[in-house]
Amino acid sequence: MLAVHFGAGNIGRGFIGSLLYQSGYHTAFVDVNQTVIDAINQKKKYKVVLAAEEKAEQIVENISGYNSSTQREEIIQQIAKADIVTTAVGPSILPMIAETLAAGLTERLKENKQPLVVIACENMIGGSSLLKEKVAEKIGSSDKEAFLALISFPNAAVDRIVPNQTNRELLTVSVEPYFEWVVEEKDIKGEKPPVEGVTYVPDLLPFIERKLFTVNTGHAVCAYVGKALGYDTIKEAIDEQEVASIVAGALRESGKVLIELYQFNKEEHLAYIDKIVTRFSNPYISDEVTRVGRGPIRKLGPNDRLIRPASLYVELFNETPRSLVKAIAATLVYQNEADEEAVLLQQKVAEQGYQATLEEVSGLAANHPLVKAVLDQIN
Ligand SMILES: NC(=O)C1=CN([C@@H]2O[C@H](COP(=O)(O)OP(=O)(O)OC[C@H]3O[C@@H](n4cnc5c(N)ncnc54)[C@H](O)[C@@H]3O)[C@@H](O)[C@H]2O)C=CC1
Ligand SMILES: O=P(O)(O)OC[C@H]1O[C@](O)(CO)[C@@H](O)[C@@H]1O
Repeated sequence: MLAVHFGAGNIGRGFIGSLLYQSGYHTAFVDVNQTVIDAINQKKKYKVVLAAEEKAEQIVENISGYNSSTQREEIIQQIAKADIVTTAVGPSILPMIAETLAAGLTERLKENKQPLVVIACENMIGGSSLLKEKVAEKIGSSDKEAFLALISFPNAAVDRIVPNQTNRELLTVSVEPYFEWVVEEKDIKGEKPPVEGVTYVPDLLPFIERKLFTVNTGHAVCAYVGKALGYDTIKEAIDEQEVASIVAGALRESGKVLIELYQFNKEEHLAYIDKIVTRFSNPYISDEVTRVGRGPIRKLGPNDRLIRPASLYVELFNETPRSLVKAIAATLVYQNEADEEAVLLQQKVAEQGYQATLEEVSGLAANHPLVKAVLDQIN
């Protein structure tokens, strides 16, 4: 079986690649990083190390690498015969891989009438749907019918903390032991891909929102509040009482929203929160607040981990969520010269002030109670 996977980075190698190998796939990694592609083709294997006391290791083999900028034709041929396509490139990159993916699918549809599943494994709601929309724009009208009949793009939620890597061996990835990969089954055409470790569910929304508004909300709160208080890593930040209590408060708030929306069992959800917070303080992982806080404009988006739970809280309970407000304020003042979005955010703040910037990036109306609450917090 052949898997084509876009994005041979942390989650690509450390999570998706690992499960694909375990399930018997050959994985053709596609990336723009030539050094990583060369290493994949030279070594033909890499190590995944579990960040836990016993440091168990898995060797991932049966891999090859292609450069998405220079090897378009080869990638098209791989897609034409693939049994699954996956991505872990980041939400903003999905539109950029759509052209090559569309060309590969067009080539495939000439001869290959087997259904194909394409799964975007990104931290966002509707990642595969977005990819489908971008790919569909590039499929010619004569192929549209076959494209719609044979190629499915089920949405997915992926959860495993894979920090930036500092190993001597370039391809080695250190990952937390915990993982969850949930895929929505309802629109899959043909067989569900036999990937070990994937949980298929009829409706993804409760799973992705539970994950995004717990793991990613908690992580983001820890990163931005931690940075504001001078901490460099997530562990240092969560070990500090002030940060821990804002994270706990924010997760109680997003939890209240999730319980109300999806009727989750309260005790089970509180246990889920505790488990997530324990993952943040894994002593075998050093995860920088700047990695977890990367892309603050995206993270202040209307459907992302801070604004959506906060605005739902206002909508459902007619109250402002105090801890989420603190975290949004910390995000709005977040500075990191090495992060393009952080630089752009502060440029906007300098040019138009906090209120207009918050309204622009979050989509909140000027009279939304969150806007005033965040500005009061900053002041
Ligand atoms: N690291 C983590 O713990 C988790 C990350 N995710 C999600 O996975 C996605 C990837 O995140 P990471 O692996 O952490 O980032 P990363 O930066 O380590 O990996 C992204 C990879 O995509 C490659 N890339 C960029 N442009 C490309 C293009 N045009 N074609 C092909 N490859 C391209 C980069 O060179 C890089 O190797 C993101 O959406 C993230 O939210 C989800 C769950 C966990
Ligand atoms: O990958 P993003 O969306 O930039 O956000 C970083 C977050 O994603 C993860 O990398 C994985 O869920 C978390 O470690 C962190 O909360």
